[in-house]
Amino acid sequence: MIGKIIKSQKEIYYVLTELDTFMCKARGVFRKKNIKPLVGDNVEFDVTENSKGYITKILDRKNEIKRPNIANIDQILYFITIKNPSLNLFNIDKYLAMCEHINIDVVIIVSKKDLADDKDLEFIKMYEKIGYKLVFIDNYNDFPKNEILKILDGKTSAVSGSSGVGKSTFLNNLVEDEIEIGTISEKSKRGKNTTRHIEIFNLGKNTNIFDTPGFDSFDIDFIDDEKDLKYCFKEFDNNSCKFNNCNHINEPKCKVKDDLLKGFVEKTRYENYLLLFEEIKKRRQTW
Ligand SMILES: Nc1nc2c(ncn2[C@@H]2O[C@H](COP(=O)(O)OP(=O)(O)OP(=O)(O)O)[C@@H](O)[C@H]2O)c(=O)[nH]1
Ligand SMILES: [Zn+2]
Repeated sequence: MIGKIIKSQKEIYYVLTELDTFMCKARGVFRKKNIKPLVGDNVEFDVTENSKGYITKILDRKNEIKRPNIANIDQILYFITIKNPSLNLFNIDKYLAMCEHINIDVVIIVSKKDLADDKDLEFIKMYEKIGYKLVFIDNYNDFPKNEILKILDGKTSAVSGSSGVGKSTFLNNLVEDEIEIGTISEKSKRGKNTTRHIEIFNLGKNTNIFDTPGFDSFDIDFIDDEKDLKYCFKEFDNNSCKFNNCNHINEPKCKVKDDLLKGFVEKTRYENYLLLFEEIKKRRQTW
């Protein structure tokens, strides 16, 4: 049979088919080859008894994300907040760059809009100008369910973003299943996230949404060479500088720096580009 892994817990993989969800183990051959089935994988499996089975083959992956380790994503719903937790533009630009690098579409969900000033909400719209889709939500009083369902339709999406940005509350608004919701203060006391495992919710034929653990920041181990970073900033015009290998830092007659002066490239974006560039370079040099 063929199905999709929608959840994994302690070496048990929950495989969803049109008939049922099967609890499967992976054949030892995967361990020998050092391959681990991932949530999101489409797999072939043999049924052994009632709703149980063994995974025999992992079908080709469209893509794979390392942290959280999931496969076959069409788009990421990336949650950010202006307040509680407060906005961190560096983390946002780093995350967006990663998504560009591995070629996954991102929809930015601006969560807890009820806590934000109009000025800040206006500022964050710069990401719309860059070309990202932005959806503003208030999980309790203004949840644009139809707009969200339209965005999710027919795709496998992953929810991501720092701890406490409202991902579980959002998923609760979308699916009937109970998802544990914690408060930020409780969580920081315990020093870990409430979302403990990775799971997919099926919202209808071919429409799936992952729930992934929150994280605050992560290392850029996905871009090996800082010279590739410029292609991960959507708004950079990489073809109009004097030097065609221009990194837009100290080179003369640079179109990107020109655009920065003209306000076509946002100052914070350019500054974060420089910081990331240095971070990747340092990493590469210390290897
Ligand atoms: N004011 C406001 N509070 C919200 C909103 N959405 C969620 N919250 C609150 O924010 C806190 C964190 O929400 P969660 O949904 O648990 O956040 P999370 O992103 O799933 O957190 P992790 O599981 O740690 O990744 C809870 O106390 C929620 O009640 C919102 O739109 N507005
Ligand atoms: Zn340049």
